[in-house]
Amino acid sequence: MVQLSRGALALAASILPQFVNGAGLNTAAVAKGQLYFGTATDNPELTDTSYVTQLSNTDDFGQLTPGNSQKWDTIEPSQNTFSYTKGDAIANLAEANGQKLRCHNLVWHSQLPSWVSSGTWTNATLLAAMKNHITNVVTHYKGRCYAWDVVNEALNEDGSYRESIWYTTIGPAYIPIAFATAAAADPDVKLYYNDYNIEYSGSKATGAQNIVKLIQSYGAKIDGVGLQAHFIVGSTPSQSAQASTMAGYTNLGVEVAITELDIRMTLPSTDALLAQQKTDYSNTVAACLATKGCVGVTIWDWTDKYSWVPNTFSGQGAACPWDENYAKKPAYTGILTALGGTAIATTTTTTRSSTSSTSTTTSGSTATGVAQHWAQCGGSGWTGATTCVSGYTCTYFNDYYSQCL
Ligand SMILES: O[C@@H]1[C@@H](O)[C@H](O[C@@H]2CO[C@@H](O[C@@H]3CO[C@@H](O)[C@H](O)[C@H]3O)[C@H](O)[C@H]2O)OC[C@H]1O
Repeated sequence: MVQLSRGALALAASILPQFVNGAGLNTAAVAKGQLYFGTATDNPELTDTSYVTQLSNTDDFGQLTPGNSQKWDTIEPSQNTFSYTKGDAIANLAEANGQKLRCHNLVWHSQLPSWVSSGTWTNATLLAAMKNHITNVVTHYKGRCYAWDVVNEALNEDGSYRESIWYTTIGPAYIPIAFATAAAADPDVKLYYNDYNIEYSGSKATGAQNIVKLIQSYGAKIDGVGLQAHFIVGSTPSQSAQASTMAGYTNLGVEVAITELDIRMTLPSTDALLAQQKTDYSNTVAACLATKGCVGVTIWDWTDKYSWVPNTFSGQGAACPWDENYAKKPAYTGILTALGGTAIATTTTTTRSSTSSTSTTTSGSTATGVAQHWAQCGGSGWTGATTCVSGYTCTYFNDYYSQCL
């Protein structure tokens, strides 16, 4: 039998965590010093026992995010009436599994009940309603969330403020006030600004940096920036571009996290698209790993069966690391190897095309945003006003999303 010296054992111990044999995504991420690898989930899926078994597998998932059940329209559907049943179901599951909870979200322009979005407000009355909501919700979940996405998607593509009801009624101060209110209700929870298209440099990323500075200038607490990372296969920013953008935030003294990662494709999927998706997932996870202050990665559900993508982006899908039959795709191996884990056999099953929603297109002329990524057509909801850079068309998906394609 070979005897290892104490020095050799110490060397082996220092090397071993770099390469995690047989580990899942969360185990590998934690071995690399991250806090978690996690996934979003939603209440309707929790009746599927096979789904819940994998969702609860802490080798792969050390963190859950409720995809819908903590949004304003679910929690406060009428003024001052709070309903926590759905949010609690996911919080309880995470707790029972020993998984962290990212709480999502407090102030957003979308998924608002009509009493908010169509109410008649003054600065004072809307501020009071916003503070009441934040205080109630954050107090209810006090001590249970790792982080709250306090303000979601406050920016237009050019880095200016989105003309949401919050901005048009209260002005930019709604942002620091929201953060200060959340901090008062739970001083220990991490408070995040969360947005999309802030994963690569440009006006919108600069806008997100300015939001961090704005909150700090008010003397309010902000702990992190959430990079949603709803990407497209083959158009995902490079690892170095993502890492350098993340550093732009961490240099301001906040942490970052990838909060809603999925990488969609035009269906049907092919072996070539799945191979590119593997590379894109790998680069994104590697960027987080390479960034001091990037605490973890959350995918926006783990299986194509329950992904939001086909319902939102007509003709697109196959965005998750597991397919509709819960088989691991090449993307899974891409993530795992980026995290230092051992490659495993995966499926390359292609995904049927989706016809779940209709899309209409409109062309524009004055450009904002990055062509291959999302653009907001008309800001808060569709107005048909937006425009894309030459060669791209503004495509309407639904009242929440539109994109230059
Ligand atoms: O009919 C609605 C349905 O459209 C809604 O879909 C959800 C929309 O939000 C999705 O999450 C967001 C995706 O990207 C970022 O913009 C946000 O930060 C996320 O919150 C969610 O996954 C979809 O299920 O769900 C409710 C239905 O009534």
